[in-house]
Amino acid sequence: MNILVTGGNGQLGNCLRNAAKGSEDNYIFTDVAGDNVVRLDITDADAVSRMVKENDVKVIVNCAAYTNVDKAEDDGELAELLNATAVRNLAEAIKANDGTLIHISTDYVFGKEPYNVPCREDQKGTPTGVYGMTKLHGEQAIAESGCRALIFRTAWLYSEYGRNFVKTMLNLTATKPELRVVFDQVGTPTYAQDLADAIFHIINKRKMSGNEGTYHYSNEGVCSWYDFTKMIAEYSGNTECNIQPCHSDEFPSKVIRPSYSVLDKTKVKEIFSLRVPYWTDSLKRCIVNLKSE
Ligand SMILES: NC(=O)C1=CN([C@@H]2O[C@H](COP(=O)(O)OP(=O)(O)OC[C@H]3O[C@@H](n4cnc5c(N)ncnc54)[C@H](OP(=O)(O)O)[C@@H]3O)[C@@H](O)[C@H]2O)C=CC1
Ligand SMILES: Cc1cn([C@H]2C[C@H](O)[C@@H](COP(=O)(O)OP(=O)(O)O[C@H]3O[C@@H](C)C(=O)[C@@H](O)[C@H]3O)O2)c(=O)[nH]c1=O
Repeated sequence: MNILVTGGNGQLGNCLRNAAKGSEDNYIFTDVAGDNVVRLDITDADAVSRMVKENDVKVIVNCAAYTNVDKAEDDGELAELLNATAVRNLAEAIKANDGTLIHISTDYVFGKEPYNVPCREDQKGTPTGVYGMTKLHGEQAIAESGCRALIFRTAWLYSEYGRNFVKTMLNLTATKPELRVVFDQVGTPTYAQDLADAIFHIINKRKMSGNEGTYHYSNEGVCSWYDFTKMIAEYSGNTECNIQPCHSDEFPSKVIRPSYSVLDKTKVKEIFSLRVPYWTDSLKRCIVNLKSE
């Protein structure tokens, strides 16, 4: 089977490349630029449609997106183009070739209404910022297209690749005597390799058919960005930095982020028989890998 991966040079794209090593399927890794990928700009509807037809693609895994949450506040048009319009291109192209779209969305589709129980898949999206709103529009574009699709909402992704919170905090806790990190935004980190392994498992075992719909996938457990930072510092041995909790309004940012966006993973675990690692166990694995680079 031919499987097209978009955003192949991003965090999740790279982790999917690791997961798919040795697969009997033909994975085509694409991105808008960079080495080791076939060039594909997902905002170009004709190019997407040609790529799908000429390679008889039966599954698209869309790992491409506009992911700069702060910048999106001033760059709404481009965020909408990538996170919604381009998603429609992918949905229409895969529908025309009778395939399935696996799309990645975010916990930031939630948050305006303050919850204190983990968010379920059928809960109404109430984004607090432009990024979350454009990602919600992407989900809606898929529904409107009528293509076969599985949408995985995930949260707080980190990995050995690209820019992410773990790498930022490894650097800051090693170089700053003191750090203030918000403790009033609560969610769950996700090691991108765990999500990539889960997606690979679903494709490899051909579990897409009959299981179309929306799923939540993060690591297990709950923490604030402050707790996350404390564990990053502890596991990396950066014990000199004095890490203090602060409120969101003490950390300058244009965007209002969700105060609570923990995802309920009951559905994904039941349907696909997945075992989801606890967040600190995965964090330890990633830091070991980063330290051995
Ligand atoms: N990062 C996170 O914390 C979270 C991410 N998600 C979602 O998970 C998915 C994967 O995220 P992640 O791996 O972190 O994303 P990254 O930002 O690491 O990767 C996205 C990739 O998409 C590429 N891209 C940008 N524009 C285009 C385009 N026009 N055509 C094709 N590719 C393009 C980027 O290239 P370039 O770098 O050159 O722009 C980059 O390589 C996304 O859908 C994201 O919304 C969900 C929850 C949390
Ligand atoms: C660096 C730093 C950040 N923070 C805060 C800012 C913010 O509220 C929180 C997280 O910062 P970030 O900018 O890394 O987070 P952010 O880019 O908002 O991360 C989000 O990315 C998108 C793509 C998603 O889909 C989400 O699931 C989520 O992972 O930590 C501090 O309080 N102190 C600090 O020193």
